Amino acid sequence: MKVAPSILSADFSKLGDDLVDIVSNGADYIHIDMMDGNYVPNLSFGPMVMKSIRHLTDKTFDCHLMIEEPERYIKLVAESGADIISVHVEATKHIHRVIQQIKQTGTKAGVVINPGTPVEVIEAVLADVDLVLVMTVNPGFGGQTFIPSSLNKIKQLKALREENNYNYEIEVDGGINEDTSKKCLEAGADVLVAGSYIFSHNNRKEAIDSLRN
Ligand SMILES: O=C(CO)[C@H](O)[C@H](O)COP(=O)(O)O
Ligand SMILES: [Fe+2]
Repeated sequence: MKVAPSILSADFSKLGDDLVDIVSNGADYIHIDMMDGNYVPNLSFGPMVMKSIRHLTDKTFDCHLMIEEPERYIKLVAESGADIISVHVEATKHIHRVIQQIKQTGTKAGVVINPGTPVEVIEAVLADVDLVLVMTVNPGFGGQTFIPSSLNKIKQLKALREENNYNYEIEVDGGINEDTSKKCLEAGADVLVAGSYIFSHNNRKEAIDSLRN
């Protein structure tokens, strides 16, 4: 399994230092949350910020777009250094087209579902994606509490992957800590996103390792 620290919880006044720190302490992916203040009731940062830290590491930049009509920004996000671009199924009328668009940029494509969205909504695109991100909180903010009903969706996605020989990784995002990470791993998650849990620990290596174990 992989750990993807979310830099949403980093100290933005020293973002580069925090990035280098989590890389040296065992991060597999770097999770980058872009929020537009429209799809979610919060604003974070955009492609320019990601581009400015791209040279600091060659780790996978796992970009989570919380943006209405993400099709408007795929090219820019890809050109700014993303390795994986994930879009919310709820944020576009044309999920299949957006996934095609992401792949055309040479970037891996992910689809995201909110806690209130069932797996069935994305079944038709599961063959086309490299990653499925199951939100385990409602998107928009770090530091929220894990929603347990997400665990069944992880199991369902794992079973569908086995039945159909699909290739996606199953990623979980929101409220991940030492306790909830275990439940997600047992259910079948491959990638754990964690923001506040990792960045609030003085010993980041210990925090990342505790999610792995
Ligand atoms: O997508 C997100 C918020 O919408 C973040 O990736 C997520 O919330 C991480 O924060 P935490 O681990 O503190 O819950
Ligand atoms: Fe995220």
